[in-house]
Amino acid sequence: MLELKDVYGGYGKITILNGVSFKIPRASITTIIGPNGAGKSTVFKAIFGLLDIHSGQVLLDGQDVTGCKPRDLIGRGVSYVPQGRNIVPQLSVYHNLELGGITSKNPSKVGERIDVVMEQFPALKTHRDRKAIELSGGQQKQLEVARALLLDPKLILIDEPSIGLSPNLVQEVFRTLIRLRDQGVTILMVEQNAKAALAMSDYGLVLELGQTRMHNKASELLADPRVGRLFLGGHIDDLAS
Ligand SMILES: Nc1ncnc2c1ncn2[C@@H]1O[C@H](COP(=O)(O)OP(=O)(O)OP(=O)(O)O)[C@@H](O)[C@H]1O
Repeated sequence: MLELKDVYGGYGKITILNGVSFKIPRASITTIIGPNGAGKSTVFKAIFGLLDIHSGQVLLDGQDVTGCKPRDLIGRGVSYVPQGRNIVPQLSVYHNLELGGITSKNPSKVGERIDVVMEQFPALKTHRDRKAIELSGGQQKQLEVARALLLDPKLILIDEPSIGLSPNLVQEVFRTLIRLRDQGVTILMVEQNAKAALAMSDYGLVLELGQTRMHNKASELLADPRVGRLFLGGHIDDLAS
């Protein structure tokens, strides 16, 4: 459903992506791993229309969306959950969800959609009138994911969903993503917590120096000694030694 074809791009004249290519199928979870600064978050920006793409293509369901604006991409069913806390802490859970529907083409239907989404997140339903800041870290992350679901996306780009969460809460967030995948949503995720993320993913993608270095089933990447080296701070090419 999503394909990047030899994408080069960066910030102004600085090139960060040096040939990123991959295809991901519908209703799957793919995790992008790689060292700090490899360009993982930049790949999301390239997909979501937030980067200067110098060459290459981004295809969504076979249609060229290279350089489309975020608003167009939202309209085509793409949701982006950037790194960090993206909720408004002093607003209630319900009002944070309402913000997710702000670009809806059917504003009158946003209330109904909030009800549908809230059914999937019992903790959010329980705390619907509490301020977002009063939720636990895991619940706040669930609120971000729930808000991304407001427009019924087919593709979710989620950057470091486990950051700052305890292992139990990480598993809770991962279970949420698996449930969405099972409902037909396609998920592309960036994670530092690489082993745990690959363990719950269908596919994995290793990015290094702005290039796709490996792309395989997640189980195969987990068993690959080169990936082990990367986790320990080495480089893919070290395997040759
Ligand atoms: N807005 C920006 N302007 C200029 N350079 C940027 C900008 N954002 C990121 N970069 C640079 O792009 C490179 C890749 O950054 P990116 O955030 O994509 O890496 P990453 O693989 O996600 O890293 P991390 O794992 O540390 O989050 C880095 O060298 C970074 O300094």
